Amino acid sequence: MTTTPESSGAGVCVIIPAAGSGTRLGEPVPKAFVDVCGRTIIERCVDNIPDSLDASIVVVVPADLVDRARELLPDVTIVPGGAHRSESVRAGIAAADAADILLVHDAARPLTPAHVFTRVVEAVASGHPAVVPGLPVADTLKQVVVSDDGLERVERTVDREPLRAVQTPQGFTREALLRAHADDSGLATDDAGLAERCGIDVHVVPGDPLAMKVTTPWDLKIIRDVVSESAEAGERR
Ligand SMILES: Nc1ccn([C@@H]2O[C@H](COP(=O)(O)OP(=O)(O)OP(=O)(O)O)[C@@H](O)[C@H]2O)c(=O)n1
Ligand SMILES: C[C@](O)(CO)[C@H](O)COP(=O)(O)O
Repeated sequence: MTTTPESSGAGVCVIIPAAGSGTRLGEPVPKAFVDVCGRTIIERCVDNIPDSLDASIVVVVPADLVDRARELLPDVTIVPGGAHRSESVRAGIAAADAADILLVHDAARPLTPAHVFTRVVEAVASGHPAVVPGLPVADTLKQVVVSDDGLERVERTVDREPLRAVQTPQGFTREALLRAHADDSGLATDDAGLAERCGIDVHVVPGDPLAMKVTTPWDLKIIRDVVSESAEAGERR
């Protein structure tokens, strides 16, 4: 774990869904167990949770990798996940302690800087029930439909100004995350999406490019380059 001067004062538990298979990455092992310059993605992800949060940590992994994960991460709680991300998060919630603030963080964002964690925790601790890190969108966005000839046809250009690409960790009061996941069949691409459906206000704090998600081989190359360049410069990532 890394050290920062900030501390929220509230009990924090970080739940890390890491039970995906990494189909789009196409590596021979599930994504969280892929090596990045000598350490697995899940080890790097746990290492980058700031010590100052004094957080308990629950990592959710594929059922057949529970023993391997316990070898890699002897100090954290490891539980088996489900078929969808939201189900894995619910397995993590069931194993979490009684912390006041719950963060849900993708294993697939292993280089997330400490300041993103502390921003999210501070915003929840200051009274917001659900907080996500997000970045403005850089590309021009087009809404498309598939036309008769099989090509995508642009219907309109979407105003990108109010849009945010959201990252993790996503932070919640305990009550808000339990409410968001109260429906055992609820599925969404992120936890804030489930909270929104319950009418819970979700706020956005600035994210960071280093919190990028490893989804494709290109993302893995970028992460490996960042880690090896940081090592050459004597920085820790
Ligand atoms: N059943 C699942 C699916 C996903 N995840 C986790 O949710 C995060 C975000 O998912 P994603 O990046 O899409 O990972 P995968 O589902 O593994 O990727 P893919 O869709 O390419 O298979 C990852 O840390 C992943 O391990 C999970 O815990 N359980
Ligand atoms: C939770 C998330 O990382 C926020 O950007 C993202 O929604 C995960 O999506 P995926 O389709 O499961 O990769």
